[in-house]
Amino acid sequence: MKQIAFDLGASSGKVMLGEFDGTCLTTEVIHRFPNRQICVSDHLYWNFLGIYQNLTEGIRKGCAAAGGTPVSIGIDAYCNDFGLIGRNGDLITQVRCYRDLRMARNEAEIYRIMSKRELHFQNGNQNALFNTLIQLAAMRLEGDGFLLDQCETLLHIPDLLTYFLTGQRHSEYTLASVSQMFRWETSDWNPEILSRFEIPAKLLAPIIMPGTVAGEMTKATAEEIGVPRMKVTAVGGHDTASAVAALPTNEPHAAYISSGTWSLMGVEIPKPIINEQTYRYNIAIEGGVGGRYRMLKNVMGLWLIQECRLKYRKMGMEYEFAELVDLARREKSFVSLIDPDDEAFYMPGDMLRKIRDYCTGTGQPAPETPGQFIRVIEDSLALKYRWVMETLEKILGYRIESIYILGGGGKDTLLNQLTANACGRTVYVGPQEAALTGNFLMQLKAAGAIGNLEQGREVIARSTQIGVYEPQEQKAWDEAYEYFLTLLPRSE
Ligand SMILES: C[C@H](O)[C@H](O)[C@@H](O)C(=O)CO
Repeated sequence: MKQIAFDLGASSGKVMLGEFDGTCLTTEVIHRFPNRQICVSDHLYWNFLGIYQNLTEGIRKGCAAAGGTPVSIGIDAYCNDFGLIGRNGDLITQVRCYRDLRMARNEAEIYRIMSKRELHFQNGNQNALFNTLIQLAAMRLEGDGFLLDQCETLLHIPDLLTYFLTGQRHSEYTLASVSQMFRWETSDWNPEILSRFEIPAKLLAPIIMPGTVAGEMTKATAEEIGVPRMKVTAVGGHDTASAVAALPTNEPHAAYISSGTWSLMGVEIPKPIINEQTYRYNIAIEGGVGGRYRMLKNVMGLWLIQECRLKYRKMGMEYEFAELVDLARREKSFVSLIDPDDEAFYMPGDMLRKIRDYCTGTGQPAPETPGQFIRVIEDSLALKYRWVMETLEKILGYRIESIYILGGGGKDTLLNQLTANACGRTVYVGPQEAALTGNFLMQLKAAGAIGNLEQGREVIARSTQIGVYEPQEQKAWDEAYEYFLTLLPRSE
């Protein structure tokens, strides 16, 4: 059985062809392309039509490589960002990037409509300016509310791509669940939030569950792409949900780090936990596939390195990601540390200066060479993972026994080892195409090839080579952690 999976990350997109033989899943990347936010006069956008073009190119290549019609295609991407469909069914707005400044400009006013505390207790989502709700609130406050009143449907990126292929409008559940407009009790949109923020309920499409068929490619679209018509399956549309689905274990006390532009560190839980501690530490509760819930924390992740790389490129110095990691490997640990989640690092632009300023501002030596910058970032990310792990343990009341690194970030073998060292836990690494792998699982579920998520994870464990990293140098890491804690905001 062959299927196509499309995954869009904030720095790249990929299309994979997967084949399930009843025991193992084999996969092949057949198309990849770069992605990045585009800044125009202080506004940040995605090139959505370019993304669609790459999706169709990937489908074309996938069909050619499959040598027949694939059973289905599944689409996942980062969450929060959306387009609005107008009365004639076309895309009326540009798709803005969640790092756009319009939310920060209106922050105080937005949280006067509903406080962060009340918002968290409404659905347990993290308080973050990038949430869909906050983007919509900022639109209204800046005079673009007429778009919300006049447009017909809001669709998150994977739902929008599905709509372009099939003409069907749905809101996939895992994406809806992190929009800050959801309600667990009814598994539907949250009327209290919608009414307080003046978001017309008609704008939000009916929710569809992962593992079900979203629609069939329209005849016209199939002809335009030049492929046979095929089904589009709703998968974990939120890439993190798809990545977590691909855990190669059914171990109950394991944590995961979905590692890419962001590092999403968390655990799977059987029902939502929303309390004073989740509010205080801004821990998110998000919908997962297979009836699970994802309790996790966003850590700034490899964005810090991507941005350093970009700055070096602008300075005329080209480094591959792996080259930077190799340079960092040769540097001493703990010369300087940063809180990776300091707000200074959130926006695009001159990451080298921001890290230098942070270090001098906290009385530490400023890094100078590429290796030194990356070492500061990697030591600090590993220590932040430990802080997240300990915070989760405090809330859950049990010990996290092991950590699974999912996604492309697992290629960073230095960070894998540092994570084991900082956290004092065995770290397992793989699959590196986790979102795509989880995407396939939900397609297999929809096709009846697997019965449930547990079975799917057994397939992944059989089909994937998993790296193992054991903790080392515990005493030095414990000492570094003591200092690292002094850099965190008091609430942490
Ligand atoms: C804002 C991030 O995109 C989001 O929190 C994260 O879950 C994600 O989608 C990573 O790709």
